[in-house]
Amino acid sequence: MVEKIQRKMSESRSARWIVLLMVSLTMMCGYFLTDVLAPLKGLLIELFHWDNTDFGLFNSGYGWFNIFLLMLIFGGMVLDKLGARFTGVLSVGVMLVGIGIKYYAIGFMDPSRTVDFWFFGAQTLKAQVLAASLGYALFAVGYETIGITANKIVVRWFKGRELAFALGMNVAFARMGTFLALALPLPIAKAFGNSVSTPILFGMILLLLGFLTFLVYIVMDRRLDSERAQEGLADDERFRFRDIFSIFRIRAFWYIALLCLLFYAAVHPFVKFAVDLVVQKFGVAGEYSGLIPSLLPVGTLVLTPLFGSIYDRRGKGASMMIWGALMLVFVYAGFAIPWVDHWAAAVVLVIILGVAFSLVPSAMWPSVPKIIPEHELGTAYALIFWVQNWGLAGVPLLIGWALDKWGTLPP
Ligand SMILES: C[C@H](N)C(=O)N[C@@H](CCCCN)C(=O)O
Repeated sequence: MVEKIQRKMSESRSARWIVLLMVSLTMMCGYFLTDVLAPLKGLLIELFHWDNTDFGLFNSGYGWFNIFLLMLIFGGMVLDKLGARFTGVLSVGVMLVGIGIKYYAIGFMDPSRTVDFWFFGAQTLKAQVLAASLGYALFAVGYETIGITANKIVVRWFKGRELAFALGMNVAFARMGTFLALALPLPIAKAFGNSVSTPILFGMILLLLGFLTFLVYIVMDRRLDSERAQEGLADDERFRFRDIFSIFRIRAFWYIALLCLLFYAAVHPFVKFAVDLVVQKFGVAGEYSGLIPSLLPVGTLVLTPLFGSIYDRRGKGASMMIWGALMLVFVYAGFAIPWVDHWAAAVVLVIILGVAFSLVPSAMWPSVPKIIPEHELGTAYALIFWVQNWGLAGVPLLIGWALDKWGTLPP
């Protein structure tokens, strides 16, 4: 097999699947770290006296730099200008620094210390919450950028072949990261005497391993480049800043961006508050509360590549996205109706949510290279992620506020 990889990168099936595996593992570690604190909310409340607003503020930190400093869009441009290898290494570096700050805040800062500052009026915040949120904000820049980098890498290696299936597999790795983030942190924290910071440290070590797998990709991608150069196939179209305006002019691009905003704003924040929901509304006991939400990523692990491969063979991406969006409306209606409160209803709703959460991404991500040329793809994915990040940042803040105002948890 190694011989085959060495002979012809561009035509080797094993080479492109190894690339997919290596890059997806790096990205998976980022996904683990993104949600690592979600199951530890109870401990944060118990040990550090965080309230729902603190938790919501921390989660909204995810979008601060990506949205307001436009870091995500710059990330896409760097990707198109300087390439996936450089951008990937940079992303992992940024994630490590960000998560290091968060680790310090949670592990070493005095939870009772507060800071006063001015932001649209005088504000007082817990210093620990603020530092953890800033670390998370920085981490999110690297994490989002590795997401678009992975997409561009998969398109480069799989275009004209089983692209939607490969992107579906890549998303499946992301979901595996989310699943591990829901399942592992609480047992790890408990095994280390209720230490909230140990799961974060565990994630950092995982990310270092993810960096090593990215290095394997770099070696293979360099070889593909030199092979293409020898064959006179080097990419000669270069990204220019004004290309961003040609992306803006594509109407289908805006439809995808809008769906991405609304769909992900409904699903991703759910993961962060889902444990709370099944405890509060569906009366599931504390230690089992992580199980029902963890069905979501598990189902999508199988379904996203499956739907991707259907899309490769049959097309009909737009219909898949519409069906996914309709299912989402049904699921949230179920979550909202007060008398739907049996744990079995929660299981069924989460399973339907899993189908929706597979249908939409499996069609959405491979649809982008159909409307955008490859040398603008990093920027296009970045713009879609940027629009989406408004929802990812705003909705948790809204949920935290609503829970503190009308929820049943003690503040
Ligand atoms: C959260 C992130 N902006 C995002 O939208 N992620 C997608 C795509 C994952 C694949 C990235 N190569 C997701 O479905 O979670």
